[in-house]
Amino acid sequence: MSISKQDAHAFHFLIDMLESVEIGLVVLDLDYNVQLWNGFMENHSGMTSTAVRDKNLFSLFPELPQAWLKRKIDTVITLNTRAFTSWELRPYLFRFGNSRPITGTAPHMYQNMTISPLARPDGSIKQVCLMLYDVTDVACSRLALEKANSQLGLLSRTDNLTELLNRGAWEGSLNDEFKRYQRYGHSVSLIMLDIDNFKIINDQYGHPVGDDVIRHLASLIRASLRHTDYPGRYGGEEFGIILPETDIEGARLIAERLRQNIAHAVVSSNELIIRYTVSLGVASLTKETPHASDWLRQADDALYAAKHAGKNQVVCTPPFSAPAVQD
Ligand SMILES: Nc1nc2c(ncn2[C@@H]2O[C@H](COP(=O)(O)OP(=O)(O)OP(=O)(O)O)[C@@H](O)[C@H]2O)c(=O)[nH]1
Repeated sequence: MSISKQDAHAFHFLIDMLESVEIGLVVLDLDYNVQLWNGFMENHSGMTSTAVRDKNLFSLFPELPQAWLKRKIDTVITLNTRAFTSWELRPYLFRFGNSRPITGTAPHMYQNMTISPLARPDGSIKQVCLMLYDVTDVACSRLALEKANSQLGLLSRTDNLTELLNRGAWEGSLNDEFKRYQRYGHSVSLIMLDIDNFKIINDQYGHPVGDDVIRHLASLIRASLRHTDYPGRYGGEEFGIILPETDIEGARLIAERLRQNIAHAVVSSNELIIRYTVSLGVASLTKETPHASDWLRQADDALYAAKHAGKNQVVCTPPFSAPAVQD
């Protein structure tokens, strides 16, 4: 069979394109030996096509996911159909460096891959072609978007001043815990606390110092709790703490310990040393509480009872008759 000059030209173009196309092309035989390795693969792997020709792909790249890739290739051959894998499932097949100028900070090239069966004129499949697409730009923008969305989600749930849950997010947790109690009946308690005479602190020292006191209280609350508890800033100088798996006695102990820690703490702000106290109301959830808002009201009522009784103290509902703790 003779090849015309025209055919020879077309063939030359094809080879040229194969070498310069921005897609990785690898042809493997049925024993996974490399039959073709284009310019893209040479550039990114640092291995020339002569060096890899007829060599087993898995000997050349022992880090490849051998069992997975063999299974994929074998399915392509058996079913005579294409297979596709996305960077979202497997970020890359070959660990190539990232050469993109804009997304140059990505640790590696993200790749999509298609495996195609290569049929002979008689229809038999004796080779497959792996086509690797560099999708680093797409992957990086998607990952950046997901990160920004999750940061936005977090921000929308966080109180600016204290970095605790904001009121909306905290009330969401309160409703969730209420529903959990209705379903499983495990003990759960709520503490509402409020800084005593905070208006005086603000008026005497100014708003920024008041803010420092609020921040101080938030970090003290955070440090005193288990990470399964939910502290939140309910309003100005009022905070709420949901304590899952905690009965009224446990909650009273936690509230009392918090009260004492706060009463003994000092805040240094603007070259001032400030002491402050808090009043706390504690309410444990009972079967008689019809709604999460009633639970909140009970804790709030207890808080105001503590304020009424002289501040810097804990009041529980239902009342818990433990001996008063001395400072
Ligand atoms: N610095 C600062 N002050 C706040 C903030 N939110 C609310 N406040 C102030 O907190 C004060 C609350 O005053 P009151 O409700 O009278 O309460 P209180 O002075 O603590 O009195 P008791 O609760 O009865 O002990 C007001 O002066 C508010 O302006 C805030 O984010 N930062």
